[in-house]
Amino acid sequence: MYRSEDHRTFAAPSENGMEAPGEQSASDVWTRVKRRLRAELGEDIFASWFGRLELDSVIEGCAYLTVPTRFLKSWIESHYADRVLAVYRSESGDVERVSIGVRSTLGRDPAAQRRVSEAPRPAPTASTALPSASGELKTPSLPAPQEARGESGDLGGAPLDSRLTFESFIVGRSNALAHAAADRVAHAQNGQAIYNPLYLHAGVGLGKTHLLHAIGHEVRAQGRRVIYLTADRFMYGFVASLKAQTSLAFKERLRGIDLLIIDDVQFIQGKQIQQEFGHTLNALIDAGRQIVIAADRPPADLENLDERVRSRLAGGLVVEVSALDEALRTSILTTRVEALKTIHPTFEVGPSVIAYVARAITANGRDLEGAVNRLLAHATLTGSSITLETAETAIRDLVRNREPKRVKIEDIQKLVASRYNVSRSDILSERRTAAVVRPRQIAMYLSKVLTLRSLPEIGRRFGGRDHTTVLHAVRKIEKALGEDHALSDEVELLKRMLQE
Ligand SMILES: Nc1ncnc2c1ncn2[C@@H]1O[C@H](COP(=O)(O)OP(=O)(O)OP(=O)(O)O)[C@@H](O)[C@H]1O
Repeated sequence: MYRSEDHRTFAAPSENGMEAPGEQSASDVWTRVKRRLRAELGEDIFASWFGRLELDSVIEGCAYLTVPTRFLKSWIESHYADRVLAVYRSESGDVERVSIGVRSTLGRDPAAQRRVSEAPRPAPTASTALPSASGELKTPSLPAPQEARGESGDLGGAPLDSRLTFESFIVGRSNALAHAAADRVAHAQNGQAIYNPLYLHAGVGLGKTHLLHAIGHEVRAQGRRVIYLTADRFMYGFVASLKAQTSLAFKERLRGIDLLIIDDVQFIQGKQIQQEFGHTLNALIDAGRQIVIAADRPPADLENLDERVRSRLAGGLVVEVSALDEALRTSILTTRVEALKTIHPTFEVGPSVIAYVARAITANGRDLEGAVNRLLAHATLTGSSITLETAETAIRDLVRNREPKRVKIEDIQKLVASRYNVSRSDILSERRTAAVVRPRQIAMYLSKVLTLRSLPEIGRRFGGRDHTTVLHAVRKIEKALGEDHALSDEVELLKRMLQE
């Protein structure tokens, strides 16, 4: 299939460490890169995958690009990383690496984003108070330039966000165990490793990252050495150490630390990197160093990772943070409103509005934060107090966004066509070459599982085919999914893309 597991290597084997070009020329280069990508890949593919890719900055030979969602990031990284880097390098001799991060809505200024980790929580102003539809409010994983010179920079460590502490973490039924485990690890006697590794997993926005940062702050405050890495940074650090041909392996260099925290471990990909990850885990655990890991799924479901690594990850304490219950959502909202009141004394949100928001927004902590920001924006922009009606209007899009998206057959056909480099009319045509048959069957299968359309209706929408043809396609793909992991991953990604 079109997978390229081992292509997370964004660094080119170049020696060029030249300074970044100026703002103007960096954006000129970026315009040319996009133009070439569009010409090479075609309008459909470009629009599907690169339309929302933006240049953030070029620093010390690395082009930092951003996309609005994690999914898009992981898709581009796993399918197009080499292509993007090659095009970039052909347009600019100054760029030797490409890094893709998830965009924050805290502001586009990367310097401002980096400062978030040092500055107290910024008061949401009208411009910062309106998160994106996804509610994404996190800082992207872009390295701070000053880090590149420090010890953690050598290892690619990411800064800790000063807002994410134990004090600001609210404990409730769904996260009590995770909180207790995090607290024990952070306050371990003589820094002795316990529950090694501590593995936290949860769905989006339920506070994993918050707990990881809280542990990091606490342990650092005790004067111990902490490295916080996202999966991206782990991979980047590894690639960089390979590139620099340092005599010491990455794991050896990490040995000097007391606590290693790795976030979003589900994104670790590539055989060599996985192996290094496994070696790193073994080396650190054997040396009695504490490891804390977070992921969006339990260790057994990390299909990308080798069985031995999965079992090592599961060998400490595995704790799930479940969906935030209503009482917890209410506390998070109340606390957040109280915090904002210290900056905006006139900001009043009554208990009935809090209760309404806590019931309406059930998905995750990020959306709760987004909801409070919207209420504040509403209050400050209109100067009126928050009633149930205004609250309903202010958070409408957050509530609506959570309803499952209705997927259209036409969109399925377009996406599948662009993914497999055929045209939509090929999919609808009578052509029976393998290059068209498989994508057509996948598109039919997706139409069956993602829409409520009947088999005859799907047949009609696929160039007037009979319902038995659709049934045959659905069965065939179902069978193939059970046997072919690569296909199953591919189809899963297509599903997520369509539903995003
Ligand atoms: N119990 C909590 N108390 C206070 N804030 C919380 C709590 N749970 C989540 N949040 C807030 O919700 C937002 C999302 O949390 P966080 O980034 O930690 O989620 P996550 O589980 O790492 O999600 P993702 O997998 O998407 O990164 C953050 O602003 C966080 O501070």
